[in-house]
Formats: sequence, C-alpha cells, structure tokens
Amino acid sequence: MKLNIALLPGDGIGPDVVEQAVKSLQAVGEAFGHSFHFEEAPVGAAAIDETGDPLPEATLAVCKRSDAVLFGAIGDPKYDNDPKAKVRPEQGLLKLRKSLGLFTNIRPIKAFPTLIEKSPLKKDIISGTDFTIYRELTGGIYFGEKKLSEDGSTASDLCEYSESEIERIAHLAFKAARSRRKKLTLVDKANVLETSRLWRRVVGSIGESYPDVELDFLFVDNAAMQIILNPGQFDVILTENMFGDIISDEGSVIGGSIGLLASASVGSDIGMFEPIHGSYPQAKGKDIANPVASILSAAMLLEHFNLQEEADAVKLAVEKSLERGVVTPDLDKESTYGTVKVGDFIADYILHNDDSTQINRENIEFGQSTII
Ligand SMILES: NC(=O)C1=CN([C@@H]2O[C@H](COP(=O)(O)OP(=O)(O)OC[C@H]3O[C@@H](n4cnc5c(N)ncnc54)[C@H](O)[C@@H]3O)[C@@H](O)[C@H]2O)C=CC1
Ligand SMILES: CC(C)CC(=O)C(=O)O
Repeated sequence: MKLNIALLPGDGIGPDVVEQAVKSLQAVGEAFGHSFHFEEAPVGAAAIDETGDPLPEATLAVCKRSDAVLFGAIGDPKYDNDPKAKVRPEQGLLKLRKSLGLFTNIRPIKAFPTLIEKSPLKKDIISGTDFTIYRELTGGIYFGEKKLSEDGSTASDLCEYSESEIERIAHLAFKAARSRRKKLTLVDKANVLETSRLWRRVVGSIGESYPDVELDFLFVDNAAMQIILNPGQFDVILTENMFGDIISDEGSVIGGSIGLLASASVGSDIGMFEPIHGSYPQAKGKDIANPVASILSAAMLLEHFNLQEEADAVKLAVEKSLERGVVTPDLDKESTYGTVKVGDFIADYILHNDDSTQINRENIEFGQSTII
C-alpha cells in the first residue's frame, strides 16, 4: 500500500516523539513492503514563530492532500502564561480538527499486565481494565463563542451542541460497543446542563436501534470517581468534548503514564493520529519523553487502513520494549533509556522479529483499538 502521511510534529516534545513514530512506520514499510511518503509542516507555536498563524494555509493544504495526519503536540509556556495573547498555538489544533471534519476522537485505555505495578492505583482495581473513550471533538465549549467584557472583568464561553453533532458520534460509539463487550456509558452533567439533557435524549433514542448494547448514563463528577475506583465496569464511554479531554487524562493514570495513550481522530476521509498528551515543554529536546503514545497512534493509523497485521507488529514491539524494561523515566526513574533508544528498540523489533508476520493476536496485550 502507498500512503501519503502529513507530519505535524508541533511544539515541545511533539518533534521528539513523532520522530520515533516515523521510525516505526518506516520499519513497517520495509518489513511489509509498503511505501509511506511523509510531508512535514509546521503547526502551533512553531508555526506562529514562522508565519504568525498557528495553522498556516500551506499546512492545511499538506493535510488535505494527505491520506492521514500524524500529529505530535502543540503548546508553549509563553502563550500559556500570557492571558492577553491574541493568537495561541491551541487555536491551530482546534481549527485543524474542524477543517478536517474530525468530530470523533477515540482514546483506548488499558492496564497492561507488564506495567501493572507502575500505576499508582492498586493492582486488583485496575487489572483487566480495557475501555475506550469516544470524545466529541469539534463542538461544545471549545468551539462556542468566547467573550471578554471591555473592562476585562467578565468572561464567557458558550457550550452548544446540535442533535446532528450528537447523532453522528453516537452511531460510531454504539457500533464500537457492539463490536466489543456491548456496553455504552454516556458521561454528562444532565442534572445541570441543557446540552447534557440534549445528549441524553438523542443518545437514548439512537440506543433503541442498538438493542443489543446496554446503555447507561453517568454524571461526569461520578464518572471521574468511578474511573479510578472501578475502571473495569466500562466498555465504551461516549462524552462531549471537554469532559472527554479531562477524563481521558485521568484514565491515563491506570496505564501508568500519559506517555502511553494514543488516539485516533476520525470523521471524514482524512484521519489524524495523535497522542493524548500535550507538548510537555519541560522535557523538550531532553530525550526523556515517552514516545509510545505517538508510536501507538501510528499503529492506530495502520488499523485505520485495515493494516491489522502491521499494527499488531508495532504493538508487539511496544510490548517487548515494556517487558524488557526498555522504557523512558516516566515508567522507571532508574531507566537509562531515552526517547530515541526506546524508538530505536521498537523500530528494530518490528524489522527483525522473525515471527512478526505470524503474530498470534490473542497474545497481544494492546488488542485492537476498535476503530470503526
Ligand atoms: N493535544 C495537544 O497538543 C495538547 C496540548 N496541550 C498543551 O501542552 C502544553 C503543556 O500542557 P500540560 O498541561 O503540562 O500537559 P502535558 O500533557 O504536556 O504534560 C502534563 C504532564 O504529563 C506528563 N507527560 C506528558 N507527555 C508525556 C510523555 N510523552 N512522556 C512522559 N511524560 C509525559 C509530564 O509529567 C507532564 O508534566 C500546554 O501549552 C497545553 O496547552 C495540552 C494538552 C493537549
Ligand atoms: C486544543 C487542545 C490543546 C485541547 C486538548 O487538550 C486536547 O484536545 O487534547
């Protein structure tokens, strides 16, 4: 298969981790006879520095002529600490998601047996955890009108959802639940928010077309507690934009590090594959960032094109790195491995493991990421 992949490394550790994901994809190309062509473009603070725009037209054009986008992270303290900044790196990512029609962000959360002792949570609580968050990505409060009064003393952000925005992601989430353990939990704040009550009505009504899927509802405050109290109860979680952003960072504690959590943003012809973490500016260029989230995002990219065997080869290589202790310091403070060495190990394993083409999927801890 030939794929044109737009590379948007972005800011902070984005370039560090995307470089490792590219190595893994190149190894897959070589091992399985695919041709991946990469075209890089600036986004975020890097793009503001170059052009004044966090998503230059030329970058959007690169994405639009690609088959898929591999995204790193955006964000820089010089904007985070300036409440008056008119242009921000984050606007680039939001605009990109909207422009590409990426209304669903899929975030798998698992407890990996090899890392079970790394989580701050108790082993018996987290073992067997395997759920996926379907986060709405192009609506809600991140996209509503923002206002600041002239004297700067009052501010507001509008949270708005339409039936059709809820329907399209709800169908994807129900289909995912149908292919998994057949349970869907809608996380909202319907006791307070009108938008949440709309979500309940629309999702409840769509649920009638999926009678084989058990649907339940949970307020987001309770969900935040349940995710670390009893994560095994969840199969697919469906939620709006901001709640999904927050509870998935919380879910990353289960796996042991946010540096492990990958995601796929889908909705139109071009998918975007991105770690859930941010630009972790303190670690930029220090060779300490965990590249696994970016590498597993590349595996989700492969699954998106039905290259399951290839995605499995990447996941197996990641598992081997974890098993053998080839991990970054977020997972082992004593580790002598950095971002590059972990990336090298994984790419090398993809290339040289003799049985990589006959992987027994049953033995792969990461399983399938349920991209529908
Ligand atoms: N999708 C994106 O591009 C996102 C961008 N951001 C931006 O990132 C910047 C930093 O935001 P923070 O709130 O500090 O979130 P962050 O996710 O960048 O970092 C939070 C903490 O998570 C850990 N961490 C994150 N990625 C890691 C990795 N690959 N390996 C090891 N540890 C890792 C570190 O302990 C770090 O202090 C901000 O400018 C923010 O706006 C934040 C979230 C998402
Ligand atoms: C615009 C982003 C910085 C919001 C975010 O935290 C995310 O979507 O991961």
